[in-house]
Amino acid sequence: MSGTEVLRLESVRKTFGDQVVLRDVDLAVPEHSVTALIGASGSGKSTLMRCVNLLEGIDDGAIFLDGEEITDPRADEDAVRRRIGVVFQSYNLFPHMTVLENITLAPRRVHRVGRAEAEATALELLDRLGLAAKAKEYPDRLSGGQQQRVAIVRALAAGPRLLLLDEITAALDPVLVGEVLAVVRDLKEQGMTMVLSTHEMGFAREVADRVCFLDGGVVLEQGPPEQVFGDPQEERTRQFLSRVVASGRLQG
Ligand SMILES: Nc1ncnc2c1ncn2[C@@H]1O[C@H](COP(=O)(O)OP(=O)(O)OP(=O)(O)O)[C@@H](O)[C@H]1O
Repeated sequence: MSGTEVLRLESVRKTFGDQVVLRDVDLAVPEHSVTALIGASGSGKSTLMRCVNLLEGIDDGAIFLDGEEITDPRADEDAVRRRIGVVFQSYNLFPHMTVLENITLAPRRVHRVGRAEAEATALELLDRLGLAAKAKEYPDRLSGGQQQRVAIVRALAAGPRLLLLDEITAALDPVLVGEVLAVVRDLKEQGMTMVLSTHEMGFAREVADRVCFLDGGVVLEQGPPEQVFGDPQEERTRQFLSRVVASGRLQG
């Protein structure tokens, strides 16, 4: 891991009406690292990622990408979004477009990349993720795992600096989860900087360099996985992890 920091959150506060959803959140994400956000449903994991991608505005604090404040009202939102790839639980592929058209849509329409270049990039990424043969298929001909991998390719197509993965295996059959997780492992090996949220603790433990436990919008505990999972310092973390063990999701 190098010393360069890709993402930094400083005292981020986010409210929806009267509800404080993120409270004084500080987070630093070094280049080439993987940060896993864990925590109960409603603890604020998705909201944190939506704030980073500027899908939600924050009420207080600041978010920096490569040292530049992206929550500054003068920041160029389109340029910021191009540097941040996002994959959600639902793949959101357009059913009337082929895999290749889905992937090249944003590069061509939003980022004004020429068709040949956009397609060449998409095909190279599809090949890397073992999906080259699917380029001309429509999404409904693909399994859920394959569709999610296409969504990952789409997020990579603009050459992002940071990848946000919001519960990307949650909608998948357990047998398909493995192929998506394998892609994340490969991306990690290639040095992609990632922030992911997951309920699969086994996966977080395996892939993350840093685990961040959110509790009611507060980062209650963060550290290397062996520490957070093996020797949690906070009672609330221990309680959460024992509930996860009881539900059988610790092994991922
Ligand atoms: N657009 C919104 N308007 C109002 N409240 C919202 C909105 N989005 C999220 N919330 C609330 O913010 C809180 C945090 O939600 P969030 O989706 O970030 O949690 P999460 O940790 O990602 O949960 P899960 O693990 O179920 O995905 C919840 O109480 C949720 O109801």
